[in-house]
Order: sequence, then structure tokens, then C-alpha cells
Amino acid sequence: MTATIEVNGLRKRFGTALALDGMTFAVRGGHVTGFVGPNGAGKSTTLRVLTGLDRPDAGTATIGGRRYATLARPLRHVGALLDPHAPHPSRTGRNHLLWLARSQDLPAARVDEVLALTGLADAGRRRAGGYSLGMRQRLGMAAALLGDPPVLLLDEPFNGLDPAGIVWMRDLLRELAGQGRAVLVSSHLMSELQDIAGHVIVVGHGRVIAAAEVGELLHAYASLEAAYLTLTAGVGGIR
Ligand SMILES: Nc1ncnc2c1ncn2[C@@H]1O[C@H](COP(=O)(O)OP(=O)(O)OP(=O)(O)O)[C@@H](O)[C@H]1O
Repeated sequence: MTATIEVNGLRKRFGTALALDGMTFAVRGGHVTGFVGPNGAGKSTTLRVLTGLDRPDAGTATIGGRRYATLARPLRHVGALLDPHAPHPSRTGRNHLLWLARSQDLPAARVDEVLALTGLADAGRRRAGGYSLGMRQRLGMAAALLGDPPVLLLDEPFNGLDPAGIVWMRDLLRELAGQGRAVLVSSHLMSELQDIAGHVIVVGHGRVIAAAEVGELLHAYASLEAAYLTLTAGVGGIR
């Protein structure tokens, strides 16, 4: 399975809100790609379409050339951190992962590997309902990594992490991309992305405004934040 994400001409309307209006981009493996834009620009909807949670009105979204719905064991192809509150509160973190692993024909030993990798070796035995947001993010990363997938889709992975957690997440994302994976990270934290992203996709009003190498943007602007603010000036946010 190849580490690619392709989004082509996605359109999605929720009542009067046009969430996606021709969203089109491609992501290759080997680097972190930042997915940025104002509130309501369509980032989460794009990630939800990519993982089969929302159905587009038009267009296609594929992982390694295939639609999510056609993947027999999807967690082996794509890991997603979309909703840190998804695990059932009465299940322990470990049981949540065991249930996921079983559904994907993955060995229980892999659960303990990802718990150790995300710093939850001890906390994994406690009920997820008692987790802080940072711990939920770690559990979400553990779930995303369970199937050792070539593609990762992460919606605001830095949210709720303490400073040491932020450093840990930064290093982890760099390492995962260095292994050749395609790592798409939606975030409002331009300073974090400036440190770890090779590419950035800037969206507004449901479509791509700019797609560029971070290095190129840093030649033209003082920072990624300055580039972002210029590129999105006048785009507006919530509609
Ligand atoms: N389930 C839904 N029902 C109604 N409207 C929705 C739904 N999901 C998304 N929208 C609307 O679609 C648009 C895009 O929302 P989306 O969450 O994709 O934006 P976003 O770029 O992820 O924003 P943020 O940065 O705030 O997370 C918004 O106008 C939002 O209100």
C-alpha cells in the first residue's frame, strides 16, 4: 500500500453551509503536511470524508488509491485521530485498543506496543472516561498507530498536550514521516507546523487557496504564521 492521499473535487453541503467546494489536493509520503485554514474552512469535513464518516455530494477521496469503504482492514492502511472523545468512557484505554485490534486481526501484543509508544503503559489500565484531554490525544494516537499504517490523518493532535507532550508529539510526527509515511496534520498552531511540516495546504471556504513547501514560504515570509495570515487575509472564517 502506498503512502498517498488524493482528494479530488470534493463538494459537501450541510443545509445552507457549503463545507467543501471543490477541495482538491494530493499528499505524498516522507514528510508532514500541514492542513491549515480558518475555522469552518472544511478541514475536518475533508478528513471525515477521507475516513468514510461523511459522504461527499461530489468528488473522490482516496488513501493509497482506494476509497476508505473498500479497505478490508482500514487501520492497516490509515490511522486517524479525529475525535479524542470517541473511546467509550467506561472502557479502559487498553480495552478500547484491544477491541480495535481484534476488529482488524491485529495481535494483542501490538496494543501493548502502542500503549508504551504513547506513554500510556500504566494509564491504559484506567477507564478512558477519567482521562485528561492530553491523555485522550495519546490514546487517539495509539489507536491511529495500531495497524502500523502508511497514512496518518490527524486533526489538531497538539490540543490539550502539556509542553513535554507537545515536544513528544512533534518528535513522533517527524519520525513517522521520516519512515516514509504520509502524515496530514490539521492544526492552527503555525509555530508547531513551521518546525515539523515539509509542505502546507492552506484552505478557505471549502477549497485550496495555496499549497506550498514550507521552505519556499519561509524564503518569502518571516514565518509560517506571517505567510498564513497573508494568504488567508480576506478569506474570512465561520460562515
Ligand atoms: N455535521 C455538520 N452539520 C452541519 N454543518 C456542518 C457539519 N459539519 C461541518 N459543518 C459545517 O461545515 C463547514 C466546515 O466545517 P469543518 O468542521 O470542516 O471546518 P474546519 O476547517 O475543520 O474548522 P475548525 O478549524 O473550526 O475545526 C462549517 O460551516 C461547519 O459549520
